[in-house]
Amino acid sequence: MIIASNFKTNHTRASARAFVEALGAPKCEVRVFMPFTALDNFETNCQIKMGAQNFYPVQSGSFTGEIGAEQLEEFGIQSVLIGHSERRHILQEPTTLIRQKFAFAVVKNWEIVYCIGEPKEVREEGFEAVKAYLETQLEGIDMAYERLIVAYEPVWAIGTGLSASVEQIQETHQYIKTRLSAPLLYGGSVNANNVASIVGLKECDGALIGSASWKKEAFLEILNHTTQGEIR
Ligand SMILES: O=C[C@H](O)COP(=O)(O)O
Repeated sequence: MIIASNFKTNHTRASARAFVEALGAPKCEVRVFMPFTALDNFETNCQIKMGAQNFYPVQSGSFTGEIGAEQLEEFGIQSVLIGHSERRHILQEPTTLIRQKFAFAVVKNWEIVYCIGEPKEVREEGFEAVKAYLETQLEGIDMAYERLIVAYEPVWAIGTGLSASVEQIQETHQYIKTRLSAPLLYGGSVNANNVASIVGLKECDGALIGSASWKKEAFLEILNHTTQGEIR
């Protein structure tokens, strides 16, 4: 079971440190994707890994405003988010760059949390359209990469307070599981009230959580509701 917090554009260096220190020894695997400015050499329980929300696929170089492998490696960062919908849709990150990032992270042997998910208009077209859309996001991706984790995050459920139903998550996860054997997370308005029913699904290996995870007390409550407690 993997429970991940994506801080997005939240937290300072001080509040991020307080958050990490509050985690203690969780019963499941935890990832914290924090802003670059809050990265540090944290001493944590081995089940807790710090991750990067983004990177530019170079070791170092002349890419003003970007962060490369050299900067992440200084903090021992080995888990990266790729393909998050906010980068695909708000930052207009092109598919070619997403694939380059993926290939680069594979060469670095980093853990990859690769995000896929359909927008509302595609969901409204029906499940065949959802499957076809997800296929386009899996194209060019090495689904056999051994350090791959996939996060299914329907765009319409992100930050809206309206999670996909367990039936929708189950149906979609069942389909994705026919395409890959990597651990599969769900993301999109997960909170302390719904996390147990979502991660309790047979096809769900954990959750990638945004807004409901930003306060340390709230994240600890989510971890408490994640009763399976097995460690992958
Ligand atoms: O990375 C996390 C997802 O974007 C979910 O965000 P959310 O929990 O605020 O809906």
